Amino acid sequence: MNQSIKKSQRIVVKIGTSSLIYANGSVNLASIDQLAFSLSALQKEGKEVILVTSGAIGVGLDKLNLKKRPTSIPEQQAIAALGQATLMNIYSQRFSSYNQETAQVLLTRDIIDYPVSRENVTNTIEQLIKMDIIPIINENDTVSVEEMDHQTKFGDNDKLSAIVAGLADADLLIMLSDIDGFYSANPLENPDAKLYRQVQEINDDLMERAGAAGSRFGTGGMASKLKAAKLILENNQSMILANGSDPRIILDIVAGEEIGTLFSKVNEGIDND
Ligand SMILES: Nc1ncnc2c1ncn2[C@@H]1O[C@H](COP(=O)(O)OP(=O)(O)O)[C@@H](O)[C@H]1O
Ligand SMILES: N[C@@H](CCC(=O)OP(=O)(O)O)C(=O)O
Repeated sequence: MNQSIKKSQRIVVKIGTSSLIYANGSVNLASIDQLAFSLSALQKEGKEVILVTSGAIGVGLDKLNLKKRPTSIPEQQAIAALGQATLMNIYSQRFSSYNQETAQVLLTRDIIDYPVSRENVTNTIEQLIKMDIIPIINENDTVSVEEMDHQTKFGDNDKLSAIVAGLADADLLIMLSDIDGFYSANPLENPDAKLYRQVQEINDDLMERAGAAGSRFGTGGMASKLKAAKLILENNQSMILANGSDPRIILDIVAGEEIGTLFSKVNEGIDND
């Protein structure tokens, strides 16, 4: 039982495209419903919840019946703009069925570079939390193209979620992916890979163990999750990387069950063997 995780009051949850879209390209409505149920339940319990979601492009592709991302940035942006509206519509409906209000917050990397922008975002998020509304955050893909430009690999949603956890001073970032946690090697290529239960420091050896994305929808792969974890550790915060195939896992994590990989400087006495 992880007592310090159990005490987390403010929780950021990041859900990746691979948990929101089936391998066949359709939107995974069951997953979105389970996510809405879990986050609404936590909010009703008195926790403060922020959701960072990917999936705008995935949902847009599904709407247009396209099987893969177009290569041009304007096409990707148009698909993200289409998909983001539909994604929010689905979230809004599912959360409403649990009597939970949500709000859309779209961010650009201005929040890193400009303190005034950062403060505006913080004020909005704090106010939404005070009003018992769950902020649902994504990158503003119309304005910022970095995350879709695979050359630079800057600004993906893993990093965004760590930045949001920092600016909201969250106690915990729960990062949901299509894998049970961080392994000694990519399990898709190495069946003998071992799951790390706790990581206290991100070093070069660990970075080398992080490979590319597993699904055709994911963008950052494990390396971008480790970079996000690095940011979290630098801020003395905690992150849990876990499998989002059933987002109700969030409730077990917050109940203190030892699930996935915990990134925390504090030695929680979790055995890696
Ligand atoms: N060392 C590793 N441990 C776990 N997964 C890894 C590792 N190296 C590469 N991966 C791959 O990273 C994938 C998760 O990243 P990604 O596809 O970008 O997910 P998401 O869409 O959730 O952001 C896993 O499915 C796995 O195939
Ligand atoms: N802003 C983009 C995020 C892109 C993406 O695929 O991210 P992720 O699934 O977290 O690797 C979107 O909503 O489609």
